[in-house]
Amino acid sequence: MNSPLPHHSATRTTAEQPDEEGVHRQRTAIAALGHEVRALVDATVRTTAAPDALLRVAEGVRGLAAQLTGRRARAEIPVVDEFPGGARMYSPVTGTGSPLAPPLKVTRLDGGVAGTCALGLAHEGPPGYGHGGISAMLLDESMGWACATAGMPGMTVSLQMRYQRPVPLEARLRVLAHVTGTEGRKVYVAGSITTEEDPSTVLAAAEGVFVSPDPEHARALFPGLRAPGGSDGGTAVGR
Ligand SMILES: CCCCCCCCCC(=O)SCCNC(=O)CCNC(=O)[C@H](O)C(C)(C)COP(=O)(O)OP(=O)(O)OC[C@H]1O[C@@H](n2cnc3c(N)ncnc32)[C@H](O)[C@@H]1OP(=O)(O)O
Repeated sequence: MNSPLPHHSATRTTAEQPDEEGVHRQRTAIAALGHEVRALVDATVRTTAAPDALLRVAEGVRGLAAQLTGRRARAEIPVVDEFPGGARMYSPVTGTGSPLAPPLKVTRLDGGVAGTCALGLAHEGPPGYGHGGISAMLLDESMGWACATAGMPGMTVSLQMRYQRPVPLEARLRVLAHVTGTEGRKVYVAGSITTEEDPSTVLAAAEGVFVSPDPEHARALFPGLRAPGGSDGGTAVGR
């Protein structure tokens, strides 16, 4: 589990829901595979191996991918996930099962959230520093968590980034986000990235507006979403 943040239950599409122990075992295995694949991604972008070795590995990886049977449909919510506001095993930001995620570990703070992670060479923009899009991704996600923590899970409608210093790779980072105000379904959020070593120097900062979709809009956007209790009559989003 990546975060102790509150979550909504009974939001899954899959007819057969594994029991708690089954979900735990599945999550543990997903995270173990995610960890190894992230190590493979890192090795892939770091290697200086010769073409023959690269081609041999490519063939081996093709063979491994063929062992990953079963296919989740595009809008299907994985049985191991709690959406919105909970675990997202394959999130490209927080998902311990995602090869793309740093992954960011989010914890609740008084009045917001804090995330920690380190970026690797796979997240590089300028040599030795993080890509600006990756910084925006870390902030966007953390700010989304801040909304969910405040009881208003929402989607980003506006994200204003300020890049003040380059974000070093391979340094422990701290991402802070907090809600600054609400207006109807709109949530105003601010966030920042620093290193853990120097929390007083802001490297990147963001201001964002998030909107909690109304229930009808949420049902259209997320057909996999079900109301607690399993009825189709409503949704937990934005409530
Ligand atoms: C549900 C939780 C899901 C969380 C998943 C994790 C998310 C992580 C963060 C993301 O990556 S989100 C992905 C990127 N964002 C999107 O794809 C959102 C695309 N936008 C939409 O689909 C719609 O805008 C949305 C469903 C969010 C809202 O549509 P609505 O039709 O419900 O909103 P509407 O247009 O009525 O606007 C609601 C209010 O927001 C205001 N608004 C809309 N766009 C705005 C904007 N760009 N800036 C400022 N305010 C804005 C709008 O003026 C209005 O204000 P008022 O109530 O005061 O009139």
